[in-house]
Amino acid sequence: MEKQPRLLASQLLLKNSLFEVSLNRVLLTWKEIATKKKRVSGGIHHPFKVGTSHGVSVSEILAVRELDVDSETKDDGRWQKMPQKSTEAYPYAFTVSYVERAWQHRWRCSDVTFHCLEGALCQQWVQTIREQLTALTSRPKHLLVYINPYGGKQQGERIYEQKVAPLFTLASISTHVIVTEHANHARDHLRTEAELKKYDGVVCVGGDGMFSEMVHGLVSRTQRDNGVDQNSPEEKLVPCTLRIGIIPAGSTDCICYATVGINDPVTSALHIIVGDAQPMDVCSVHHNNTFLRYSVSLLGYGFYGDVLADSERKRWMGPARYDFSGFKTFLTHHYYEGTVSFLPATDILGTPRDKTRCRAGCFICQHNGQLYSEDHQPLFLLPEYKGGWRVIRGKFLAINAASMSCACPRSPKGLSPAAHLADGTTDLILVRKCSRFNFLRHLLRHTSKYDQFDMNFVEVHRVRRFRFTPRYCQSDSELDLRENGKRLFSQICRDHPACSCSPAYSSWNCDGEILPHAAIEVGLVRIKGKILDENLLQSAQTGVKVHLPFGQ
Ligand SMILES: Nc1ncnc2c1ncn2[C@@H]1O[C@H](COP(=O)(O)OP(=O)(O)OP(=O)(O)O)[C@@H](O)[C@H]1O
Ligand SMILES: CCCCCCCCCCCCC/C=C/[C@@H](O)[C@H](CO)NC(=O)CCCCC
Ligand SMILES: [Ca+2]
Repeated sequence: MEKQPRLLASQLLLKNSLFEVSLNRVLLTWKEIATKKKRVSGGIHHPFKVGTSHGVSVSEILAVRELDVDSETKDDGRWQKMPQKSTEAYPYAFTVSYVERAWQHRWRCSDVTFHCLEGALCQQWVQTIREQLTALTSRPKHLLVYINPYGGKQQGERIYEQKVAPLFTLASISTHVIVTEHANHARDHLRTEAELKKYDGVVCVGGDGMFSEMVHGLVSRTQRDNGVDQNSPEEKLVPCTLRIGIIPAGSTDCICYATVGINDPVTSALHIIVGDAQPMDVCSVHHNNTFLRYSVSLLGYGFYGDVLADSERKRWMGPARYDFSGFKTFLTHHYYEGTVSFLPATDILGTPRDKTRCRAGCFICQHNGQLYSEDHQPLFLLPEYKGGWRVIRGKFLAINAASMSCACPRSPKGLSPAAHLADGTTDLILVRKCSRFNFLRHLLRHTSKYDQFDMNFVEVHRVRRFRFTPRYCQSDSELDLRENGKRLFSQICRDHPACSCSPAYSSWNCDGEILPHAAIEVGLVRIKGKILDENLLQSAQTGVKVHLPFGQ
């Protein structure tokens, strides 16, 4: 690496010991200088360097502030004993707050306080570090924060006030906070009212459903402002300029977990402060050329649709509703008949069975993203393109499309562990009708090291697009699902007297929201132009970026 010129270097006191402290444009380092004297020729004593050297990247310094040493020695009017060197010879001090990496992808805020001999030197350090921080243009200064007070264990407001707001204040980030009053409040506010020009990013305090609201609000607003029709599945979207930060306060928090590696509010707040960014794939879901919703994590029919539909009636149980409904749905063991057509992504690197995992700066995402860019019109969109689509008919316990791994605390490796965050594909997982025992084995493998796809009733395809048509789909304008479902339920039971009374339709679980149609067409959203992020060409299918890269 190119050697950076030093901006400052001084001998400063840290916890009673002298340190050689040095700053360049990239790093702040400090290394202890021994107070013990070493005899060298001529009988002169020189200090010598001992101990390990510490370093923090300038990009991970959160704040620097001058310390009032006098007040530090007092506590409630009582004088505390201070290290002699500090009070007498080193009366000036400054504190640097920085990111410290802890266990399992957790980040914490740490402080180090250096004492100086002179006030001018202390100010010079503070000012120089501040200048370095100001030069970091990717950091947000003004954020618009939405808190869902009813997500997860209903702790959103407390989590924000106690764990996140103090960090934003420390990093001199100003915030406008909105506590939502009803579902879709954040979506509608973003879509119509919010003065987005005033902010460098939006923050969502809640779970996947809340994140989904924010994506819908921001994407719709951007398309409307640019005259783009969301109803057309072929239409390229205009990318959103604002990033979305997620402070996890939901029940599954899979989007946070799969992007950061952990669902921890402090870690997420620190990623937001340092301005990290991660693009992510977005699928658009249409029914008969009418736009329904976007999905960034799971689109699940059958098992995950039924779990969600059942659990929505038990919101009062909090996150435990998913365990209850999961168990109940497992026992009911319903399968659904239909046709899945899909377009495999053949022109890409990587497969859903890879052992590698998507991380920040993922090579596969960068490579595959370029294939999807403006200059390369994908073959399958050309009018003369005929082949490619595959069709599978059958009875399915679950049809899942995972655009990212969908890792979460319930399943730390996720539904599709090798899925990529921003490669322009989604992993389509088909679980055919099998015995309860086998389905349980498949489910349990999501929580162990064993491969959940290595079972003869499970198949997985990395796709660009797919379509699902339930067997008993009546007309193009498909009738109301529930009504249809009830009528057909009895019809199927008459046709198959020995069956376990599977209803004709399940529901689609779209990032935790129920879709109103069973027949859907899904495609990875493409965006106009390319997103350039400093020197790195980010894969740019989506136009949505979160503040949460994974894997450091
Ligand atoms: N003030 C509010 N009152 C009622 N519902 C709200 C409010 N604000 C947001 N919502 C809705 O609450 C739903 C669930 O929120 P959220 O995703 O934050 O938590 P969760 O469902 O517990 O977590 P997860 O989605 O991670 O499983 C979302 O669909 C959102 O639209
Ligand atoms: C009987 C033994 C069961 C063991 C099963 C373990 C398998 C867990 C896999 C978890 C996959 C989560 C996918 C994420 C979906 C989210 O978009 C959605 C909204 O937050 N959450 C759910 O639908 C909540 C889904 C909860 C499912 C249980
Ligand atoms: Ca993907």
